[in-house]
Amino acid sequence: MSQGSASKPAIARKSSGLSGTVRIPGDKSISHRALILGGLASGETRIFGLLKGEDVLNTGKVMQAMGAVIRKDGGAWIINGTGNGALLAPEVSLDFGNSGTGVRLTMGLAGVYDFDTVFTGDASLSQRPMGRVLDPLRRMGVQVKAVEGDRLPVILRGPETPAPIRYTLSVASAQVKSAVLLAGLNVPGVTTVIEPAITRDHTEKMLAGFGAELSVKTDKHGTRTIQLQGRGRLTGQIIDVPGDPSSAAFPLVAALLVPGSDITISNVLMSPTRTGLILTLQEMDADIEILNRRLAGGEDVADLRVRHSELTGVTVPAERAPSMIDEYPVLAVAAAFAKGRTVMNGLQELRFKESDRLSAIAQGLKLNGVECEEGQDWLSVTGRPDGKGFGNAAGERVVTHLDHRIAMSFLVMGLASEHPVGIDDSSMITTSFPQFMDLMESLGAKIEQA
Ligand SMILES: O=C(O)C1=C[C@@H](OP(=O)(O)O)[C@@H](O)[C@H](O)C1
Ligand SMILES: C=C(OP(=O)(O)O)C(=O)O
Repeated sequence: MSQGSASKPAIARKSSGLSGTVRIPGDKSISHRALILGGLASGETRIFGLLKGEDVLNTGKVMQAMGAVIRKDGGAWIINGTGNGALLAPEVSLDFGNSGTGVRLTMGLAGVYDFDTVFTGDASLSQRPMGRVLDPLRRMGVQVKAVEGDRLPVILRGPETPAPIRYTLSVASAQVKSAVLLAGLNVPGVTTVIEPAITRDHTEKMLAGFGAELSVKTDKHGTRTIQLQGRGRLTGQIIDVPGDPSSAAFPLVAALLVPGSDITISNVLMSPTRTGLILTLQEMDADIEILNRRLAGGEDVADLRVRHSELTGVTVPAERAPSMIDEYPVLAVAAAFAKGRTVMNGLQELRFKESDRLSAIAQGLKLNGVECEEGQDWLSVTGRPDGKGFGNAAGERVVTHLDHRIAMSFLVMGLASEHPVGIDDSSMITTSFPQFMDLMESLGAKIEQA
């Protein structure tokens, strides 16, 4: 999102029985990595099913600015990469818009090169902490110029010979893990990342797929040690991007909440590092049938048949957070319609997303009549299955703070609430799920720009 684009308020109204089959657009995490690794590898990479969200398109532009040649051929994106170690110094500053993944992964990738790179982003991204990536880069010898508190804009310049590091993650973050590994591609010797608890593993899998020399060992406590041999050759690949489970979450929860619904969501990525929401909803008695489990592009995918369900509140353990980190806003909406209380633990990372999601969720729920309590790193929601009194009859709107997941979650809430639920802005939904409005409408959801 550019900072100056106009807001688009939107309203969702009580809907009846959602039905139909929808195909979810490509996974955002895998799409970023496909463009980054394809842009770096020698030879041609063909990507099918790439997400055309703004976050991902910005990553594509950035890779072009560093020498990758990218074109479209029908449904495929074809990339001719620079070859590992051969990125060009960008002549412009790199604008990542709203995307934490894009900026943090590219800081690792390009930051270790012996040239200046300038990283910028929109108002939301400029508030987010970058120290978590800048600290390991500093240890590799990278010079960092950043504003107070390691926020954007940031300028990086790598040393002539960066030093390999052994780095233990202090936050459970796939972005930090990936930044260090991508930096390691241009560092002589072995870069080691130690991950106390597994986060999404797309970078490791895809690096191996592109031919990097990489090993992953997991000990009996679940601690993972990832070792990457630097300065190896990467070779272009064919990549099939599966559907994004974090986007599937919205029609999925909508179908659970709207009485009479029965929908099928096809081609959803089912990596165990991403399915915490499905597991939690099943514990809440959600009727989610997992059909046609298959392998596509080296990942587990499936179709999900989802029917309206009477949900029951649960306690969600802190350890599950990495496997559903982006899904808490919509889980909180599901919890609002469950019988009893739902408690979500281990939510400290929600404060560092496109908005402080923990507080944005609590404020949005309260504005729409839901009883909830926000702790430092937990949220408790007391549900009311019939949605009576939910919504905002006075027309007050949820403040979305440039956060797509807050926007989509509260629109889902409106579909099952007695009164409409409005949001102040829906324009940033295009960062991750440009088809959201059309797809929801095709299922029978009443959502309008207003
Ligand atoms: O690596 C990735 O593709 C992502 C990692 C997660 O962030 P953190 O690494 O900050 O948890 C997630 O929230 C983000 O949407 C995508
Ligand atoms: C947190 C998210 O993305 P990012 O960190 O890439 O901005 C998200 O998509 O919910």
